[in-house]
Amino acid sequence: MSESQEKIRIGMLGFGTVGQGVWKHLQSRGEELAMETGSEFEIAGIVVRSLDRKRDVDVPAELLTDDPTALLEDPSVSIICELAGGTTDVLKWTRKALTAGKSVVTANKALICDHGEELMELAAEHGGRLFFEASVAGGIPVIKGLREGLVVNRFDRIYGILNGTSNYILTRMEREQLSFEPVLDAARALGYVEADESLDLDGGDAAHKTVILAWLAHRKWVPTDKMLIEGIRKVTLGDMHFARELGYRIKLIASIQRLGDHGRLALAVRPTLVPLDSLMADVSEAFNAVRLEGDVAGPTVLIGKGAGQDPTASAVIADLVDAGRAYLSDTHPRSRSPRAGDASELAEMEDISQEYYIRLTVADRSGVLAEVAGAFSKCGISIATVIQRDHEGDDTASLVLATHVCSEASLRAALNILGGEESVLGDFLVCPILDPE
Ligand SMILES: NC(=O)C1=CN([C@@H]2O[C@H](COP(=O)(O)OP(=O)(O)OC[C@H]3O[C@@H](n4cnc5c(N)ncnc54)[C@H](O)[C@@H]3O)[C@@H](O)[C@H]2O)C=CC1
Ligand SMILES: N[C@@H](CC=O)C(=O)O
Ligand code: NA
Repeated sequence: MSESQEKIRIGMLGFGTVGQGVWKHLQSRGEELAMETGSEFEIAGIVVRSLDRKRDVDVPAELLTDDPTALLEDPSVSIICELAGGTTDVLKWTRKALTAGKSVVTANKALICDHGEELMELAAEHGGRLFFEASVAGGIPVIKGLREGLVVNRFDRIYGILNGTSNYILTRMEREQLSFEPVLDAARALGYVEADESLDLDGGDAAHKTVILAWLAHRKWVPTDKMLIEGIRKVTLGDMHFARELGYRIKLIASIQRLGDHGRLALAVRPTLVPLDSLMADVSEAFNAVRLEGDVAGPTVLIGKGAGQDPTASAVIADLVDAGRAYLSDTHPRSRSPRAGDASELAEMEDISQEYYIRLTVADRSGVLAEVAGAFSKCGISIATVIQRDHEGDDTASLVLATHVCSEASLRAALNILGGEESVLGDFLVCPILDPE
């Protein structure tokens, strides 16, 4: 690399788990990355909330600032690397950077899900680029895979495990018979959990990622309020045992499928029973997996670490290299026109048909099973398996039903009837059952 070669200057916004990971690997692999990119990276400044906080990595104090404006307005900074999270300040900063013609690299799925359309237009208008590989499935290059390696394909179905925190919690609860809270604490300590942890636990984070994948595969921005979204909070150790008894494991599965003859799109995030002998069942801890069912390539499954400092930094740095190459050569593809065959219609969630697992808590007395079976039969749902387990110490029991294929609409109708029955107590869990691969 010649001494006179122009350096590529990066402004970093946010310096937490991922930001420090990016810094660490940019320092340790600087020379190799310069060879790959065509020039050296130089960090122009790092925006932090607190200038004096003790950090795990050593950074020259003069690089730290609490004012993003100077970096965003510095014409020598060509790439902004946004790793602060949230969508308030960060939206303003990203708009400003793109309007100034800079490229932005971000790991922020909420930002891309909620504002990707506008930000991509801004980038196209002003000549910058927007890169977001780390926003979906952490270190797995799924965005590059969809955009490049699988570009010729159309996808009838994409599904997978997209939230590392949930998968970590479900794995350790089942493997070690632990309760939810201590495992959540461990996930926090490992840097997996969002600043707003309800995003991880209630399915919102996986939903953001699902929307981004749906846009990449179908060029359609699906509002999250048109999705079915449920997180892992209601899954108990009891459900894990029942699932195993039926030959399944419970995973938080995000899915994008085309329904019916018109290929209308349905997006969902739900705790799901996956067959014990499937690849998904073996994806453990903070690993993610995405199965992309392409019509040309056939099914492709990508598995890798979906959360944590290093895997996420790996994806961010891959984007920095792409952004750097684009800056130096100005030949990187900018934006893409919609794919042929795009599904422009969204499906009604009630139209989804599949098998379901339902766990109810019921009064432990005669006739209850007949009442429950009656509600399902009234709604045209046929039951494949029933398990009843009495609870020790009180007059209640768990009643688990696995259905044959039925529509979400008929399932909801049956649950509605059951909701009005005195013998059905408290909360219940409903999980789709995934077909064998
Ligand atoms: N931690 C992970 O495994 C992954 C995180 N991400 C995404 O990466 C982004 C960063 O995540 P983490 O590093 O885990 O979060 P973090 O909470 O560890 O770090 C964010 C840092 O940004 C700083 N920050 C936030 N707002 C700021 C502001 N207005 N001014 C100055 N500093 C500000 C915070 O003080 C914090 O130090 C988020 O969008 C997250 O969703 C994506 C993939 C994986
Ligand atoms: N909180 C997220 C981090 C990566 O996106 C997760 O747990 O997957
Ligand atoms: Na990724």
